[in-house]
Amino acid sequence: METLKSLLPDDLKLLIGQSTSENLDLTCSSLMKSCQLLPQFQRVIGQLTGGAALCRKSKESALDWKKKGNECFSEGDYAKALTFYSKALRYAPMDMDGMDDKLVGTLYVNRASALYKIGLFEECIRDCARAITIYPVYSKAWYRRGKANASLQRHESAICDLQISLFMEGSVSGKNQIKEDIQLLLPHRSKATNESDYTKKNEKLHAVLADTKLHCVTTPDKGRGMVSSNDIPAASLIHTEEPLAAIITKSCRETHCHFCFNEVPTDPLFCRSCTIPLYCSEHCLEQAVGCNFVRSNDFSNFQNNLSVELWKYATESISLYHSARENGGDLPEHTHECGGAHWPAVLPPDVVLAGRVMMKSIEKRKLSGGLDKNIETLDFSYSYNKIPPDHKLEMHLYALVLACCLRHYLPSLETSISKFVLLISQIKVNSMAVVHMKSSDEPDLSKKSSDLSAIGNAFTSTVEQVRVGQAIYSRGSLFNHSCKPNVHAYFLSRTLHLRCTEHVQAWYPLELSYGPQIGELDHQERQKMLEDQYFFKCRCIACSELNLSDLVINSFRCSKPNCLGAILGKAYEKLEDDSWLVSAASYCSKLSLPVFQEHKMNICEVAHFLLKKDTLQKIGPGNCLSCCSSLDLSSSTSASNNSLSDICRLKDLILSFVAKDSLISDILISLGDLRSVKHAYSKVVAQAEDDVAETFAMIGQFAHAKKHCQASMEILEKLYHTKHITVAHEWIKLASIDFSLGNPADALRDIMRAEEIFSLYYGSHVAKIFPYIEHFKKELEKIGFVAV
Ligand SMILES: C[S@@+](CC[C@H](N)C(=O)[O-])C[C@H]1O[C@@H](n2cnc3c(N)ncnc32)[C@H](O)[C@@H]1O
Repeated sequence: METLKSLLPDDLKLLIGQSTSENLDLTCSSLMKSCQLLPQFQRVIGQLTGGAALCRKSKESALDWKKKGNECFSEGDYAKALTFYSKALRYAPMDMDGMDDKLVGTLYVNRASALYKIGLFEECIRDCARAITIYPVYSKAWYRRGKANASLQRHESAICDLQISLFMEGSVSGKNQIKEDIQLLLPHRSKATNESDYTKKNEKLHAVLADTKLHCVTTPDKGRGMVSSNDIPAASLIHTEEPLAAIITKSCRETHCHFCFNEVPTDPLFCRSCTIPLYCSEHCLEQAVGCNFVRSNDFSNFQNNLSVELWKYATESISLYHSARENGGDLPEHTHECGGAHWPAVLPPDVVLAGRVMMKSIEKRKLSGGLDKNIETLDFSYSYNKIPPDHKLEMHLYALVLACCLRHYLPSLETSISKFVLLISQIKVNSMAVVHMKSSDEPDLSKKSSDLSAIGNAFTSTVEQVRVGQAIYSRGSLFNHSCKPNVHAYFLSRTLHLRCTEHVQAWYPLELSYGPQIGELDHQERQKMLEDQYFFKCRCIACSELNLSDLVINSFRCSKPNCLGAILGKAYEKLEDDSWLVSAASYCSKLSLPVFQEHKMNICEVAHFLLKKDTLQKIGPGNCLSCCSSLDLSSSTSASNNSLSDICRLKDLILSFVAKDSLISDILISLGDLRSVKHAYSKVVAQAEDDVAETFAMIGQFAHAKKHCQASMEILEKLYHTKHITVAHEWIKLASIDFSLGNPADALRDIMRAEEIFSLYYGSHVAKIFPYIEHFKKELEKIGFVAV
């Protein structure tokens, strides 16, 4: 893209940089004229639409991987064989008009055999069923499935599979082997229960939506926004939604399903036209790729050879897979991207999403019988005019590339390039990052403090946030941002869930956080982040007033003995507004600073006191908001930085070597140094306390760990609020420390506090998202401590 940009004439670049949403038609047609003359532009389009065939299937590669898989299988390296067979399946052409169904069927059966050897019987059964669906007369597929069913004690199914396999087997020795296997199973036949459950139904999570009447209203300063016409109790689920389009994050491409974003199992499925995306199930494959690969083959010839029951069983085996696909319902979102270079690898996510949204609109219009192929702009807000000039140029170029590529796929597409530009800008400000919670392995609490790695594990990472994708939601994108949100957004697979974290009165704005929040960043940092990423100046309730968290989060402490005043850093130099200083003073009084305690003044009096004393000029960066004494900001900043890096270094040393007493006393000295320059409620002190607590927990000094964990929690409760999710994570850490200290009653109280807070954010999904909590409670139950 940089090359293309550099080849454009400067006056055109200037024109595009200054464009507004009103004159896009002009800038787009000028760009088109320029680009059509550039061979480099034609090359990009060629690569994306198939000319270079970068991700095309290859029978030769498939056969190579199959050979490698076979070698590993015969050497007994089944795990490696499994990987190679998957690679072969990835490259194998699955063109149903060709002769490759036998190859694909064989690959599924080979992979099923490796899965069988590893003991993954369900996965083995799934692969056999795939082979049977593609190539129903394949004896080995029925045979392998029979063996896996037998291993799972599903004797009735196993016998049926083996009997069908017997009819299809050509060799005498093969037939004898199958007969022997059937004989062995017959005595177990009567015990068979719960048959033919090999097609697991998609697990539907019961997410009970609160009886909420959501409305989209016009707000005075944020465009449209969402409200409810009735009061909403805390923890209520108010909205769930499937995305209009979604795309997987680059780092998850090889590990997660490209449709639902869950981790792929050991038997992934692949796109039938290209070698890039992988899917976790037939359902996801169908949703993404859309075509049906079921073949009838000459299976019906066998009807006369099979008993009525067996024939019914065999046809049901296949029809179950038919219906799994037919019930998909949604429109395929990847099909148009196959053929050349993989679009998501070459184009930015916003652009790929724009293509998917566009194709979906076209498909929907076709299905509803619409004749007009010119797609209207979607109903999302956009901030095109506020976008920096360089971004506008990029958006133009990508819009042109996307339009040309889609026209290659759909020559009748008439949508103008300017609509593509607007769509990309809409996606930029309306799409959401899809984040999944990944739970680490459960720590074995039964080992108690003797197993420090387990406790350390509990302390550090019970859950980790993984950004798995980016998606756009029609209704979800109508929720505005607040730095103090009352709605929490989370995702199960790719389904958006919105839940109120507090009681919200009817018609009060329902707002979630787009990223920055009070307690995480100060007012200025939040404003900057939102302007850079979403091109708007935040006007949320939390940004319209100065609050305690914003004052102390990055502040220094007053050097005067006994003064608890906050001293703002250099970043605040720009703020010279009187009203800001008055509220700053008011917050100092909320901090119960000594000078105001003595005078017993209320907030207004504090402000007047400061004004009367003509101290306003002295209150600002570098001066204590309580007693006005000044501080050398440069030396305090470097002292704070030094202490922080010392704490980091010492923590690493203590954890990598045998913990030396001197190192432990050094880390405590550094923490003390940090506390002597930074305000007691500043974020870095909370982080440092947490680091020191973790260090002590890892070396088994749990009493010290507890003290520092509590110190960290005390600060976080001030910066956020007592029921914030960040505080819940601290309660989890405290629970594991209390457990290690031999205080199960305290541990139970801690874990219940954590659960209570998490429930506000995740409701009934807490157990699914934080399995650790259930596990912890069960461990406590075993020793007689039960949650009431
Ligand atoms: C995802 S949309 C939200 C719905 C939007 N208000 C609408 O009318 O479609 C994001 C846009 O809403 C506006 N917005 C959202 N939260 C805001 C806030 N806290 N302050 C100011 N504008 C906000 C900005 O224009 C932003 O680009």
